Amino acid sequence: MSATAGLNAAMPPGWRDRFRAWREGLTASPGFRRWAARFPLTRPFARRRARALFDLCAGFVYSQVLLACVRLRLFDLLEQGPITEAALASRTQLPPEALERLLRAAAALDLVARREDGNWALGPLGAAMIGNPGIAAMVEHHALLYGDLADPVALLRRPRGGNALSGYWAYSGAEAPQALGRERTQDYTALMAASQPMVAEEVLAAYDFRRHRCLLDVGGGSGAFLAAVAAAAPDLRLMLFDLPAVAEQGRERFARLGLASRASVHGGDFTTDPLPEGADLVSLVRVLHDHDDAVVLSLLRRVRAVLPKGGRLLIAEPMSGTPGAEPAGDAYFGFYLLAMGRGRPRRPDELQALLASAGFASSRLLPTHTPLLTRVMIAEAGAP
Ligand SMILES: C[S@@+](CC[C@H](N)C(=O)[O-])C[C@H]1O[C@@H](n2cnc3c(N)ncnc32)[C@H](O)[C@@H]1O
Repeated sequence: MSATAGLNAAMPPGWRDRFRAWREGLTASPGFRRWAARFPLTRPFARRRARALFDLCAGFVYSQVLLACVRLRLFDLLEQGPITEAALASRTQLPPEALERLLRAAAALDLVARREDGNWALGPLGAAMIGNPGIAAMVEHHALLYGDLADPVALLRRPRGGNALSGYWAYSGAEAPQALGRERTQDYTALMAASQPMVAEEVLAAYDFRRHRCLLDVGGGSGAFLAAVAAAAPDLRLMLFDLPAVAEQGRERFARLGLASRASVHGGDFTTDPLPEGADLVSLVRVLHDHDDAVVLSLLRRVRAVLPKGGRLLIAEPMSGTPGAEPAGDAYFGFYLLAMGRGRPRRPDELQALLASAGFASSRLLPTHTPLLTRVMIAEAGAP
């Protein structure tokens, strides 16, 4: 916690706003900024603020440097071990000067690192992408969002939908999502399956699924989450519900993994079709934030209706207002879902209010290792 954040927390509520107004008033004054940048005690704060503002202005360039690295498979090349610049130039087919420029940019962003012998190696952030194809897949599909955000004011002004990202997430705004063919659902389903291991790892560390008999994963994609839970809870029966074209891919995954005898697969539209009964735990993983409140409330009511007494609902998704990850919720997901055309990131208390309206008896957050990636909430169905 920074010194000013600590001071903020210790103040009575009315004073907090007055203090902030006084502080931002000072910061807005060019004379004060010049003084603060020179005065030894305020210099570190002034520098940090200047850097934060610069990063905000330049963030889109950093993202495109990362995209270039991903498209050129730079991290895969460096994973084999340190490599000379000449070898990298031949593997990436970039002119040497352009490669040098990219490598220097990527090094400044901690994605790669130049070793003392002059060879290039993975940097700390590039190394974190290894073995995690979901991140590279996310970076690639951001090209659509990048296009949609080119004129952010126009995006805010025009009616929702009709963007590149809404076309990618074909169910968003579709009149009859259950009629979508595989050609419209397979790209997002592959992206979700590629990024699911990071989410499943967080959820499995937060909750013990072995206490349940049967898990129904609603909006469960091609079953990647259920497959991960199946490995951790060998006696658990599995039920998958998703749009027919997506659920079909789940059926194929379960057959491939030898899980067919433990799993049943149900294709349908969760806004209109009944959910299958029989599970004592239902999960909604990265589902609710894709939908507006009315759809979420009706879906939660349907889930509540199929749960027995003592049954539970597990919600896993990134949430708004996550301490230490505030920009991920309201800035990233807020604008991502705006471009997608439906949904919004919700604070835990907003989800809890919807759960209470849907008839759930109680709900609570479980701690996760990386709340930026996902938070986990458990709701108790209570008596039917
Ligand atoms: C963001 S994806 C999450 C997939 C999976 N739970 C995961 O975390 O990897 C949302 C899922 O909800 C499904 N979905 C969206 N609208 C639906 C609807 N009306 N009925 C059934 N499934 C739906 C999509 O097909 C997709 O698989």
